[in-house]
Amino acid sequence: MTLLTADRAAQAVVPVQRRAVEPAAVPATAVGSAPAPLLRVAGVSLEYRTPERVVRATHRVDFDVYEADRFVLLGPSGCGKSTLLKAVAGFIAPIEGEIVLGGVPVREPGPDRIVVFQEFDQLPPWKTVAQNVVFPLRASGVLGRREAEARARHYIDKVGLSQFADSYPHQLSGGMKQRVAIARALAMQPKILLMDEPFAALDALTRRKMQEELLALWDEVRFTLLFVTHSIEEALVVGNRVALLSPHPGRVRAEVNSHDFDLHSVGSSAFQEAVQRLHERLFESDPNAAPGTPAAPR
Ligand SMILES: Nc1ncnc2c1ncn2[C@@H]1O[C@H](COP(=O)(O)OP(=O)(O)OP(=O)(O)O)[C@@H](O)[C@H]1O
Repeated sequence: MTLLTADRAAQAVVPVQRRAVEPAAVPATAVGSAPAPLLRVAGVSLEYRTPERVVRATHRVDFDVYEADRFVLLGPSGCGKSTLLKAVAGFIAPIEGEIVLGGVPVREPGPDRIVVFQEFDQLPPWKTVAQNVVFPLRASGVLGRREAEARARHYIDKVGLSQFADSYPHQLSGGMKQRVAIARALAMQPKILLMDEPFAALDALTRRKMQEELLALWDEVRFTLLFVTHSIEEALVVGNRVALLSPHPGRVRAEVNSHDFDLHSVGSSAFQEAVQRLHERLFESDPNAAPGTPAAPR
């Protein structure tokens, strides 16, 4: 990958109001053509209702994800990133707007959307690595036993865990458990892989290695990824497109084209300049914010 120059990095941050006339974020498959988005999130507001109060998590969020995109939702804690991911997964229904995947409105969870979470305990501890990967393939009726085992072996190999196929989760490190979760998700061959801060609980070195491995996997498999993080650096490295969300309730402030960055870019001045710009863009005060809406990280 080539590096963005400082000028290009500067141009990459485009206010969302101008997106219609000046699209900045280039989808992985959209260069030179205009395919239909795989995932369309249009005017989506999400709320939590309890007997005491209503919490609006996101307000009229719009973004499109194209096939083979690595699309990142970036924003401060509490801006509604996880809630958006849950809505795409079908666990929460929008109170306005719609979410459409492959031309079909999302109304409930389905095997075409698999979520990888941050927590290391997402694997049933009584199943081996291989059984963990096979289980959803069998339970959802996607494949018969032999085919499921063969596909599980294939993806366990892809994440470098063939030697550990018969190990149990408690015998694995945090990074290895996340690899199993990724293998299990990819084995389902979902239309879109949803990742909610999957590396946030790992130490810095392991986190970096996992980012590298995820990009290598993407190079090989070309899956479509919707990835949530509050780390600007991680967003620029993992994503080819990044949506910046405002503080609570989340709205899309801008989209950024980040496809020229990877882990080798991290020390470069263009990368650091892009980080600085995103930081300013994320935390500048929002002219559209409701009175009293915080404009700084909590
Ligand atoms: N189950 C719930 N009931 C009520 N409010 C909730 C619930 N889950 C989240 N919220 C609220 O919705 C808003 C968005 O939360 P969400 O977890 O989506 O944010 P986030 O951007 O993912 O934050 P973080 O980066 O800290 O995980 C927050 O104000 C949060 O307090």
